[in-house]
Amino acid sequence: MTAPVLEQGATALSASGLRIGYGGKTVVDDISLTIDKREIVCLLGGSGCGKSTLLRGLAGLSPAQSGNVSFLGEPLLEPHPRAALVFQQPSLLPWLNVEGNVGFGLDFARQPAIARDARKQRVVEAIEAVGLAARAHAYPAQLSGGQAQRVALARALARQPELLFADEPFSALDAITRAEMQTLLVDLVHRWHTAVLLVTHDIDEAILVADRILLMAVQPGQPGKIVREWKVDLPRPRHEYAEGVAGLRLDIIKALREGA
Ligand SMILES: Nc1ncnc2c1ncn2[C@@H]1O[C@H](COP(=O)(O)OP(=O)(O)OP(=O)(O)O)[C@@H](O)[C@H]1O
Repeated sequence: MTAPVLEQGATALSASGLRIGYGGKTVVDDISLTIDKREIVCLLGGSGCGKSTLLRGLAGLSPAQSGNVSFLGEPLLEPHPRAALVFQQPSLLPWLNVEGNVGFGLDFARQPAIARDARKQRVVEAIEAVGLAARAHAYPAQLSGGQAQRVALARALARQPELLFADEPFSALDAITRAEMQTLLVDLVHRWHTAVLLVTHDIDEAILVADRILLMAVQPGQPGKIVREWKVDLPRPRHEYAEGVAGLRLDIIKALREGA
């Protein structure tokens, strides 16, 4: 594994005065935030408040109407090779097996050049890390939904990203698989020294995974905004009935009801 670019505590991503929308319409506004290296930040909010729009803007997939995003100290205007994305749908290529899908993307022109042996090693390491070594030669049609999402996670991690953008990656999975994947995600990003921006509308997911929770809300006719923030200092591994979880859940529900 190559050494991470930043020291712990350094800022991986920052945004200030960000406004993003489609056509003439503004969907999110007045967004200023930072994500530290190795930090897991959850963007939590109800349906339609603009979470995915904000994630896309922060990842360089949607242009900002105003404001700016900085990644690894440089202005971000397009997707960065040291950032990776995972979505709700794993979007695997059906004609490639697990190894092929995990390696896919390492050879893109904008990716750092990588020697053949190192490439092979990264793919093998990432597949082992998500627990799929025995299925390395299986094709997507032969995988369960949870296994397919593990492949998508391995594909992202093989790029050794400084920051992983994850847009509701587990929301299509059953509750048991989702819980397994939440634990796996935290374990992997801690081992890979990767920061995460996780979009979710699941309060418990945010509490179980996050170092920090940013709550988004939208008022009728207004763009979505970040309205509250919680630093989550609960010990890990976390579970639903751990001390402090119920209190934080209630606090978040109250803030959601009040719109702030
Ligand atoms: N490509 C697009 N073109 C025009 N409007 C869009 C586009 N994508 C999203 N929107 C609008 O932006 C608003 C916010 O959508 P967005 O998907 O960002 O919200 P969200 O909080 O992620 O919702 P959900 O949790 O349901 O996925 C919605 O009103 C949506 O209709």
